[in-house]
Amino acid sequence: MKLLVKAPAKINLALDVLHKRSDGFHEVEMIMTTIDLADRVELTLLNQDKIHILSHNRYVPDDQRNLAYQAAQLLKTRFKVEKGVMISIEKIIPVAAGLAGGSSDAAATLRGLNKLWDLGLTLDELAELGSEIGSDVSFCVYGGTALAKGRGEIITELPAPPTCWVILAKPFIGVSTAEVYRRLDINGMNHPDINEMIAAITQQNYQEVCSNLGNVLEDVTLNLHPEVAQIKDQMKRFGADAVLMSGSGPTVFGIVQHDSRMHRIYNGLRGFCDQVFAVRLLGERHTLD
Ligand SMILES: C[C@@](CO)(OP(=O)(O)O)[C@H](O)COP(=O)(O)OP(=O)(O)OC[C@H]1O[C@@H](n2ccc(N)nc2=O)[C@H](O)[C@@H]1O
Ligand SMILES: Nc1ncnc2c1ncn2[C@@H]1O[C@H](COP(=O)(O)OP(=O)(O)O)[C@@H](O)[C@H]1O
Repeated sequence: MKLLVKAPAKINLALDVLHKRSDGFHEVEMIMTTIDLADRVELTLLNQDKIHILSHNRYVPDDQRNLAYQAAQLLKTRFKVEKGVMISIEKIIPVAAGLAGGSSDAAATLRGLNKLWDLGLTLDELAELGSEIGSDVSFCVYGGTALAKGRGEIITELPAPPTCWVILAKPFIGVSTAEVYRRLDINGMNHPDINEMIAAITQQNYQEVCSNLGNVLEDVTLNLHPEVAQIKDQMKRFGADAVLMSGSGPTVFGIVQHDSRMHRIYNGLRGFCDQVFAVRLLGERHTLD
């Protein structure tokens, strides 16, 4: 038996950090939304009690360090599953890019194995398990659009933002999330207004979504990698309505509503960046079918 599960990337429309916690993590408030750029996770049922992983990508570990492997291992031990699985990941989402590719592969594995191993868990239960793997995994279990609090694992569903194109541009560098949080100056931040962003989304006000994009991690990564600022400037020059770095970066996204502008930005940035994509937002949450 085989199952193909889509694992979409996320962008952070707003990312605020409130303070550093005693456990070393940061208390965050983020507005996250999934986009139509996805890895494909293929799960094949094995009768031996084993987890095999194939990643076909030299930047993605093909052993127990892979977050999808960790998701399978977690379900296996927690629910004493005696069956096994072969996990094959077709990697489309850029790695270490601020797009939660690894977290989404883990979340897709949780959703898929719930079915393949017949575990009967709810999305809420899968999301809670996901938080043991990484801070972004709970959001990725649900997908759609949400407010994420705590260290990222407390999820409140939001409506889909107004329809738009998202152009993603990743420079030729990868960024360590831990290092970006470590370098954050808690007292020197320009906080985005999370409530204004929630209101803009709820009222389907595209202009206000554009005005309220904000990410406190952006300055940290911009200081480390000036090419991220250059990409932001270019996107604006080619006509993006608003531009922001996603998560800890280094991927920059720009949003537009008109097809012609999307083409202009996409064509303008290709060749200048490592990878460029033009995609739609994914409005809907995942369901357990
Ligand atoms: C910044 C964000 C924004 O969505 O995403 P990415 O840029 O990684 O995609 C997330 O907060 C990242 O989530 P995720 O990548 O799952 O983080 P984890 O694996 O749990 O943690 C990696 C490291 O980041 C730091 N970390 C993470 C989350 C958090 N709320 N506070 C932190 O300080 C910790 O140092 C931790 O060791
Ligand atoms: N399935 C996976 N896909 C991508 N990276 C993975 C995966 N499993 C583990 N990793 C590790 O996690 C790191 C960050 O991965 P990723 O999720 O792509 O970035 P980000 O945290 O910036 O969103 C990678 O450098 C890689 O070593």
